[in-house]
Amino acid sequence: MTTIPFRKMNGLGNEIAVVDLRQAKARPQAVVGALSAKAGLAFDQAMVLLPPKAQGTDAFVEIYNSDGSKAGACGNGTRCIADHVMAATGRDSAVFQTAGGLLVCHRNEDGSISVDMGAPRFEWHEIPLSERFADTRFIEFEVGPRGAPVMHSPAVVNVGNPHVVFFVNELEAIDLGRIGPMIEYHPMFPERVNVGVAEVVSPERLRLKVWERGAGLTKACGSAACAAAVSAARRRQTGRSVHVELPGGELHILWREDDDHIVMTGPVAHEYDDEVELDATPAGA
Ligand SMILES: N[C@@H](CCC[C@H](N)C(=O)O)C(=O)O
Repeated sequence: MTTIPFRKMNGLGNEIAVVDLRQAKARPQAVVGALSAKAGLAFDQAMVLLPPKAQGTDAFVEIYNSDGSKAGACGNGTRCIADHVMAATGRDSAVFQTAGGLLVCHRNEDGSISVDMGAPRFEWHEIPLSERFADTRFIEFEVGPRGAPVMHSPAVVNVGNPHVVFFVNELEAIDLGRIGPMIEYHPMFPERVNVGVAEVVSPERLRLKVWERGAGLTKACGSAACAAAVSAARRRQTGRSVHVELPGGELHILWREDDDHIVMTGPVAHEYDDEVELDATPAGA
């Protein structure tokens, strides 16, 4: 039996389990399985820190959804692991490597954490979509009865993970818990998709709710906030600096002009530390 400590955190109510395997030898999948089986623990994503593979980075990170699938990015989870590493090192910055690239994080004077989420990708095959679209600001896709679609012409973008964003006039009118899973598994999205529904409040403010691939309805999703902000700016509905209101709270998203990178800023909360028991054979044994 191996005991693995974990830290339960959240970013705006997006439930995050942080597992630091930089010293402990265990298979990430086995730990995520044990977290899923643990009574009383509900998480949207598990962020697994592994020994760094590149100089100047604090860890190599794998991200798992609650259904066990892997994700390429998790904005709220990245702020949580940044807080975890900064608390241990006493620094006010942290750098992580994922399969998708580097995530550079720093703590601001007000305690919030900013993450450079990298540059968005817009080509249809980069999302990926199963059909070619030249203009991914508005794709031909609708949800609801023919002739009277509930939502249509969404934007799509990859911000380390795939997102579709529908813009609507009235957020409350959309039952995302009902239509989210149909869109997540629609054949248009061969790797499934995170589904955002956004309402533009002003050129500096969006409201957003999210059905997450592999996790369902969540109180917040950092990468979806980035996806919605970039999509709204591309459609000329907002500027490049916006506040995004989610059911769990607010994020600030800046899509920088000079290097095209997206910077997400928001809070984190540390809830408690606990551990899980593994029967599995340690990695490398
Ligand atoms: N909650 C996350 C996004 C998590 C990954 C997503 N469900 C996926 O499968 O791509 C965030 O804050 O970005």
